[in-house]
Amino acid sequence: MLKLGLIGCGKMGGALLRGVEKALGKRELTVALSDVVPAAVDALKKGLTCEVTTGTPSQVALASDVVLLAVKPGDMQTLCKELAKVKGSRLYLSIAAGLKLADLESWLGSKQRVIRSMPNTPALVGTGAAAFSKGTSATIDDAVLAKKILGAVGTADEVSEKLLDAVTGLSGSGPAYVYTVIEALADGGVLMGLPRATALTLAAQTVAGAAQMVLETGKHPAALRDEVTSPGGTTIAGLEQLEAHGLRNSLIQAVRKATERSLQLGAK
Ligand SMILES: NC(=O)C1=CN([C@@H]2O[C@H](COP(=O)(O)OP(=O)(O)OC[C@H]3O[C@@H](n4cnc5c(N)ncnc54)[C@H](OP(=O)(O)O)[C@@H]3O)[C@@H](O)[C@H]2O)C=CC1
Ligand SMILES: O=C(O)[C@@H]1CCC=N1
Repeated sequence: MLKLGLIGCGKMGGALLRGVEKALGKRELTVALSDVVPAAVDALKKGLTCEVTTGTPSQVALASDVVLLAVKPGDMQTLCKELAKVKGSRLYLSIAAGLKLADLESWLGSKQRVIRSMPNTPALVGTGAAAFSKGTSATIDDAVLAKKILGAVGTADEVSEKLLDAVTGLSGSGPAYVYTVIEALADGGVLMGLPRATALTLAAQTVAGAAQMVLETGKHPAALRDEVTSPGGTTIAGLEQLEAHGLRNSLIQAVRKATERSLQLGAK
């Protein structure tokens, strides 16, 4: 039985917790929730079927073996200093962008077991992509537990902490880039006469299918692209436009900027 606490019942904490419940089953976990916004706790509680308690952050910590710290980066220091007063030991799993293990540990108390992670919102539907790093007091068992929680809703790789800002810029923020691509593809379909609903389904399924091809075939994306691109055909005409308008470089720069922003969020 996993006793899981969540402090910060917002978009990412909520998506992760609902995804974990769906994957592990309601008999495998109990949940303790806390948020400064009572409506956020109520809304999340309504969507869960496992045993749920609610309370202050300290009460949640006392009730939990693992506490997901899911408040915004700017709210984390105050929260951690409050949690530092809570007796006993537990695993704190931060999902905050940018915040370094050294800072989390200094706020929570140096002996606390802390793991820094970066999930993404598709965790809600079991297709998340996450990475995590152990703090100085976290054990191998803690890493196994973090992998069990994050891995229940997608991929979860242990990486060196210095890579987590790039993970944030790529997969943490990435769903937003891809939603923009899906919306724009659908707009293109509508421009060319497709009904909106049809265009959106075709766009989303095309992105999901192409992603699945990369993951399942193991082929390089360029090789898969060549398979679609007939000489003198339609695809090369579309690709010419993407290159002319810099789609590839736009995405590279988006990951770079988001990574830099993550580093900035963690800078003192
Ligand atoms: N959204 C995403 O896709 C991802 C987000 N993250 C990280 O997850 C964290 C949360 O992001 P997100 O879910 O988008 O943010 P949200 O604002 O949706 O959720 C955070 C919630 O925590 C509440 N809160 C603030 N302070 C406290 C406190 N002391 N105790 C309890 N609750 C508190 C907030 O209330 P109020 O609104 O009043 O501040 C809010 O309801 C961030 O650190 C972010 O970097 C990581 C990966 C992806
Ligand atoms: O935009 C943000 O800062 C958060 C972190 C990664 C995704 N959303």
